[in-house]
Amino acid sequence: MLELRNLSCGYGRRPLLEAVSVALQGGELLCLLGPNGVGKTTLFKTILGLLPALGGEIRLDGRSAARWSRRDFARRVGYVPQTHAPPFPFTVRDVVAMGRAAHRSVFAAPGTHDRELAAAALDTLGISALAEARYTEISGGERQLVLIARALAQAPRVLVMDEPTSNLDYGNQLKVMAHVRRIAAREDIGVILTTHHPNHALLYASRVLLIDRERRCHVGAPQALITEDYLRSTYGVETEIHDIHQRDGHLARLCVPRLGGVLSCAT
Ligand SMILES: Nc1ncnc2c1ncn2[C@@H]1O[C@H](COP(=O)(O)OP(=O)(O)OP(=O)(O)O)[C@@H](O)[C@H]1O
Repeated sequence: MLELRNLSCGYGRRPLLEAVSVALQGGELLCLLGPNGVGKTTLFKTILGLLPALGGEIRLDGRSAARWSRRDFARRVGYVPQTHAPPFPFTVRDVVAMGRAAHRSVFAAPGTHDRELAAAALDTLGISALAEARYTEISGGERQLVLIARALAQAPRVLVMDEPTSNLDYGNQLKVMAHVRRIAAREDIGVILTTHHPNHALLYASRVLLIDRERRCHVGAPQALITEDYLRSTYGVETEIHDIHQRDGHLARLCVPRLGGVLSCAT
C-alpha cells in the first residue's frame, strides 16, 4: 500500500533519517516511536510530499509517489496533524466535510454523499453531539477528535497521524487508539501514527517502527522491539515490561517505569 524504500529525509541537504524501509499493509496499525526531535514529523512531511526526499523512494499502491498527481495522492493519503490553528469559526460538521475536498471539483460544495460520510465519521468517533458547535469554541482534545473524523471522512487508503492522542484525556486516548485499530482493520486502511507512549504501541500496534538515539530505524512486532533495553538506551529511563493476565482472559504486555528510577529523577 505505502512503501518506503531506503528513504532519507531531512532539511536542506543534511539527512536526519537514512535508509528507512517499511511496507505498510492495508488493515495494519504501524506505530512510530522515537525520542523528541529525532525526525518523526520530518518523516511524515516527506511521506506527504511537503518535503522532498533526500534519497530512496516512496511508493503508493505499487507506483512511485512522484508519478501520482497531487490530487490523486491526497485522495488516498489522509493526514491528521499534531496541532491545527482554526482560522475561521466553521462548524464541526463543515470541518469534517472538508475531508472530502480532494474528492470534489475545486469550487463544488459538499454533496449528499460527502455529508453522509462526514456524519458517519462523527458517529464513529462518538462526537455527533458536537456537529453544530463552532470549531473555534471546542476544547483542544475535541478538536483532535474532529481532525481524526475529518481524515476518516476522506475515506483514505493510508492514514498518517502525528500524535493523534497528544491532547486527549485518558479515556479518549484509549478509545481513539482502539477506534483507529478497528477502523484500519474494517476499512482495510493502512495507518501509521506517532505516539510517545510505548503502551499504546504494545496494546494496539500490529508493528512498530522504532527510531533510536542514533537515528537508526527498526521495524518489527511491538513485543519483540519494545524492550527494557530499548527504553533505557533511547529514553534513559529504567522500566519493567510485564505480561498481565486480565480478568476477561486477555493477555496484555505493558511497560511500567521502575519507581526507584522515577523517584530518583524527581529528586
Ligand atoms: N523547518 C525546519 N528546518 C530545519 N530543521 C528543522 C525544521 N523543522 C524541524 N527541524 C529540526 O529537525 C529535527 C527533527 O524534528 P521533528 O519535528 O521531525 O522531530 P520529532 O521526532 O517529530 O519530534 P517530537 O517528538 O518532539 O515531535 C529537530 O532537530 C528540529 O529542530
